[in-house]
Amino acid sequence: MIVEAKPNAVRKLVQQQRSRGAVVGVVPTMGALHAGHVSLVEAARASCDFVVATIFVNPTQFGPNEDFGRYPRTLEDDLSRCKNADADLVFTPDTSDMYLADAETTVRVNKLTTKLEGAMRPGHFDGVTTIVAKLFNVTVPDRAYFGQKDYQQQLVIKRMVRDLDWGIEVVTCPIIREPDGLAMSSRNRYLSPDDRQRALALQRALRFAADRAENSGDSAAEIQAQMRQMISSTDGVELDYAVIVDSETLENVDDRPATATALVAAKLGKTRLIDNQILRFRPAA
Ligand SMILES: Nc1ncnc2c1ncn2[C@@H]1O[C@H](COP(=O)(O)OP(=O)(O)OP(=O)(O)O)[C@@H](O)[C@H]1O
Ligand SMILES: CC(C)(CO)[C@@H](O)C(=O)[O-]
Ligand code: BAL
Repeated sequence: MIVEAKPNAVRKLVQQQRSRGAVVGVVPTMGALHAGHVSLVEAARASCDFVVATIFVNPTQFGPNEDFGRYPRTLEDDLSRCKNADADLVFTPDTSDMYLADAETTVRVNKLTTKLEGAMRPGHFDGVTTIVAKLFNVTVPDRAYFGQKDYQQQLVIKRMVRDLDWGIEVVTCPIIREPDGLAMSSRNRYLSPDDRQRALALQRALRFAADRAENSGDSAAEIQAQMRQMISSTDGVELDYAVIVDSETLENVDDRPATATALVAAKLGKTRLIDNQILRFRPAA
């Protein structure tokens, strides 16, 4: 496995592979890797000839009061996970290589980014789309792998790729969970033991929503209200949002659509977690 920090060197290495006909897959991450990230590298390994993982804690997607400074940085451990998952190349750029001091270009997806995470974290998606665009331009992939855990992010990236005619196949991989159901996240390590238990409220609310959609006649609005109640009534959990929305547009849905997505976000102390679940509504009898 090659580890390389310089964009031009990565570009050359990938170019060599492409000229031999290799299908190139990229897995963008911010490091602090866990089994969720590893599942993305494994998915890339299963369907690409040359697998590139990127590790970069991107400053422009963090708000001024967010956790950029304390975001976990565990490069040694990350590299050994990438090696075990059989990545071919890990790109670990420095901030100065990704952002020139006088850079003035931003890539923005306008509408999809105004809701949910975009509303809670102003400017966040501009940072994500700009860095992902740059990572795509350096690694020139045929396929790019993202997790369903960041549901809105994968939609936004698919829209960017489509709108900019990139021709990259964006693959969304399932959410990997801890044995008790908590979605794996680099930020879980911030949780105190009490908050770690309380965090299960998110997953409980999503499971409840999936069950009600499938097995009751409740409307999406009713289920959404119940989800909100379940999360906000948990001590120590501050609800940011709990919604049931169209899986592609993130707009509100009808009474009982065929399918929809439930998305939740909440803070436990200073730690903010997100999770989601695709819902299938039982057809009316
Ligand atoms: N539990 C998971 N299952 C599947 N994919 C995941 C999981 N967690 C993260 N990913 C995916 O890994 C990629 C990199 O995410 P990132 O490095 O931000 O990790 P994270 O654990 O989501 O961290 P954070 O705590 O910052 O949200 C993203 O595409 C993300 O959706
Ligand atoms: C896609 C990404 C690597 C861009 O910094 C980040 O948002 C993430 O880890 O999900
Ligand atoms: N997992 C998305 C990266 C972020 O929260 O900034």
